[in-house]
Amino acid sequence: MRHPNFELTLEFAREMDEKDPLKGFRNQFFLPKKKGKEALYFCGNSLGLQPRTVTTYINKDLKKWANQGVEGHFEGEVPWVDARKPSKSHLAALLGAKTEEVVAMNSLTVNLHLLLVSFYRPNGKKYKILTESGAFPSDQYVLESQLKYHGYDPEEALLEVSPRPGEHILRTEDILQKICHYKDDLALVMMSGVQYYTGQCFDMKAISREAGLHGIKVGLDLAHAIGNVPLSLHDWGVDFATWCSYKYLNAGPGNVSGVFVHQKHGNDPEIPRFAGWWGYLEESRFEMKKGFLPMQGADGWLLSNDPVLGLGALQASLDIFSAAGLENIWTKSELLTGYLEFVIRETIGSRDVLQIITPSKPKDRGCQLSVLIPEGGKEIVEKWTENGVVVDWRKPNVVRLAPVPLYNTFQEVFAFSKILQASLT
Ligand SMILES: Cc1ncc(COP(=O)(O)O)c(C=O)c1O
Ligand SMILES: Nc1c(O)cccc1C(=O)C[C@H](N)C(=O)O
Repeated sequence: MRHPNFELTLEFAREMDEKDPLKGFRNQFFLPKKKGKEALYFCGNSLGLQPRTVTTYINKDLKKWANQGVEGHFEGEVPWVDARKPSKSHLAALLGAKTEEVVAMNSLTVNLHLLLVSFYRPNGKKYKILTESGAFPSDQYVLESQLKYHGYDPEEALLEVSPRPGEHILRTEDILQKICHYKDDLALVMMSGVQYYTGQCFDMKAISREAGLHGIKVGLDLAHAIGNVPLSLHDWGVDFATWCSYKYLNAGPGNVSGVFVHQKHGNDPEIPRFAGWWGYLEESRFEMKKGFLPMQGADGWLLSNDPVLGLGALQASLDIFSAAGLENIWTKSELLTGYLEFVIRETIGSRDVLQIITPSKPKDRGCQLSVLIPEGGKEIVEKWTENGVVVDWRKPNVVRLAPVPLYNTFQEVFAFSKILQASLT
């Protein structure tokens, strides 16, 4: 699609939907209703919608379980011992990784801890961790507890990069400067890919490069980035990453996370790790021998056997991503989010009521826009909710809206403009 001059009219929104190469994909999802009407669901940043095919994918394994019992582990089109394997190439494409660098497993916070066991290796004076201020609480607790576990005081050992006074987003130059300034103290830089509160997409390439120059490990929490923005983890030299599958990956509440371990580490059996039988060399896993020998690549970090039913739901969604094509998704995302930004700005006009804090440049964001609501302004958002808009509120004062390219439309964004307009009068 050509980048158009946006117009705040229904005709324009209709035309954009008509030209949208992804227009057929909306019907592949269940669309939630509010008060009997299709909701304006702008909350894929928190929980992605359910692909209609999920039950078919899960039912295959439920049937197999019913008919074959334990033999399902080794029989059938995809024996359960291999259940994670079909997702690998899809996840690798989304992450810009090699297939052996990724594996679906566990949940996000658990994976963060496991990866820090391997990659947070304080050494003498180099023991500090740098992160963004206001990181998602689970990440803060992980870093805090890991530091304490190693005998450090988080107050002293956990450094944060903050926005400049009066600003909301981080400047890349400030992140790089801080890494360089503390190069002799830092063991790890641990950041989000896309920040959950502001929607800012960090310059992961520049951060990895700067940290790499000083021998500092880099880890990423990609909860809000995977399936939302293009990623090139391998080429950027990111050491490790983890994500969740229930936001833009539409795999369902609490479903399986995954890890990326860069090839430069994946084949090093000496890297310390908390091991389990599923990470053991699969050819001889069932010989039940003493002495852990890891599989090559990210699979060597597996602990437990694969969550088959959850992986079925994940695969249903990954197949939709493949059919849609990542380039189409990124192109539409930029247009649709740009349209939402335009619609909000046009509707607000010169009124000093709401402020979009997410960066305006497409390269600095995905499809989430975070809108700062002034004190007492929560009523505005309540009016949206009463009128069928699904968004989420994050304390202290931000509402997040995410028009997701796979299932949201330009006409929905236009419909939101009417609700926004009414909420401001
Ligand atoms: C950025 C980020 N990190 C971590 C988490 C925690 O994920 P989980 O509960 O799956 O461990 C979430 C979401 O809940 C998140 O958005
Ligand atoms: N998993 C959630 C839940 O059970 C209740 C409320 C929120 C969540 C979330 O996943 C939140 C999400 N990570 C966020 O960015 O806010």
